[in-house]
Amino acid sequence: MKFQSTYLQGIYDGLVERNGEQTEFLEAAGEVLSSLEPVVAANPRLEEEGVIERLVEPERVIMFRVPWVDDAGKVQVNRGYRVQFNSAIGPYKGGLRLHPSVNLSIIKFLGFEQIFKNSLTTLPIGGGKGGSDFDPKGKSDREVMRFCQSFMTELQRHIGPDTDVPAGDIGVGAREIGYLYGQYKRLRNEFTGVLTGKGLAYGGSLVRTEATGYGLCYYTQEMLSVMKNDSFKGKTVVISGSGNVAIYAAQKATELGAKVVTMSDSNGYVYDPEGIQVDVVKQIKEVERGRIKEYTKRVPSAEYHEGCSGVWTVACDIALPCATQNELSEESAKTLIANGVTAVAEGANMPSVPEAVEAFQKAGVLFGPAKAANAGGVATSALEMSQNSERLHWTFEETDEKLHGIMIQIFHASYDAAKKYGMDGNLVAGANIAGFEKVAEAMLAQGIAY
Ligand SMILES: NC(=O)C1=CN([C@@H]2O[C@H](COP(=O)(O)OP(=O)(O)OC[C@H]3O[C@@H](n4cnc5c(N)ncnc54)[C@H](O)[C@@H]3O)[C@@H](O)[C@H]2O)C=CC1
Ligand SMILES: O=C(O)CCC(=O)C(=O)O
Repeated sequence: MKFQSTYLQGIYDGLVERNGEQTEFLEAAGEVLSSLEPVVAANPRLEEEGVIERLVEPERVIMFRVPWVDDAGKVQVNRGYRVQFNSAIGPYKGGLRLHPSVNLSIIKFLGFEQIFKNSLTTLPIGGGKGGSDFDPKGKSDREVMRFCQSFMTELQRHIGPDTDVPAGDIGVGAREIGYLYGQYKRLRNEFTGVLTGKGLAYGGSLVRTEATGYGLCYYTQEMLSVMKNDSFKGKTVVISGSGNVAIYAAQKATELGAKVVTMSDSNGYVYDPEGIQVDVVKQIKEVERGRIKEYTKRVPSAEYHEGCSGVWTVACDIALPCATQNELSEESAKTLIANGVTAVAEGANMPSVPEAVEAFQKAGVLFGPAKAANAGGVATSALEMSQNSERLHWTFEETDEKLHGIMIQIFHASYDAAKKYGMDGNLVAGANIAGFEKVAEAMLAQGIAY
């Protein structure tokens, strides 16, 4: 990657030299560094105080063995991770991912993105992420419980309500958060807001389940309104994924007047020209933990296609990638553009490869990057932390209204930052800069502490 600034070039080359195999982390870091070119040029103190070199190196990386016993009585061993990336503006905050693909590169990219996303929320939370290569798919509830208990037995010594507050991500939902919380409480003998995404019966917040998907639609709605004087009304939307983010994005987009015609999982996708029935997907995914293919057995208007990248061949006005990183290739972006897409907003973390982002921007497609568009989940987690601290519980309406306000504010902060640095309409650069500015200010104020 080439930079105009020799300072940034040196940092990026150093990252490649030290972390050459961490392709996802380098992809995320490269994008942020290139957005920061004009900021670094305008603020020599950033170089004098080594802010960027400190920003790209995690404050702490924790890796640990997770032994557990399966239902057949056999000992299994997984690898656990927690990357505490940056605590300049608050306790480390970010989800835990359980998926066989999890490795240090993926956790570092996610933790790095989380720094800027969390800053954009305007709430006092630093950046972190964790997880394991454990695959919950096909495991019994008891196996998942034993894994979670073992994982937390080690993790508990590194986290705390004022230190590091994990939550869910791929493969970690209400069931896993419950098991993790139970084990933390047993080991530490304290009832605190150490995790978010908790059940409503034991300190969870209303709206947290819906927050990432709803927030994505609130952000997209503001982007459409400000930049195109348009809305979701009457639009055809394609969504990838059928997990937490995808389900509630589909629900809110439908509520706002759009027709969602696809959802997918890692095997394939369903196309329903009548509009996806979200309750059917919820039953299949949240209750039965089944495959999306099941949908066609219950809804006759739908077709199933093998291969998840096929969702991007379906003609649409708006595309919301909500499954996983690098799921939207350059070729898929070109197909979406040829089919008339006018807006793309990322529900998943880094779902579009850099060449796809470039293709959308060149074609004049509105593009809302993940760290802004999907920040509603972590924002509502921070609202859960506030409720836990004050030992209060807010209503659905009150929490949803706060989430809505935060997403509108995130759009405007990104839009304005891009404008300030002469990159009008570039919401990728805008989000990176707006997220960075607060973190950099806090790092400068606190000296070379980290
Ligand atoms: N849950 C949350 O609050 C937040 C999640 N995210 C991001 O949203 C994305 C989805 O997360 P969740 O919905 O929470 O997870 P989930 O576990 O509820 O669902 C994941 C979905 O992605 C699909 N998927 C996973 N790997 C895939 C692959 N290789 N190819 C195609 N599909 C695949 C799964 O089949 C499932 O539909 C992730 O990128 C996550 O980091 C971002 C912000 C917050
Ligand atoms: O709610 C949280 O703390 C985690 C959210 C998350 O992992 C994300 O924003 O990617």
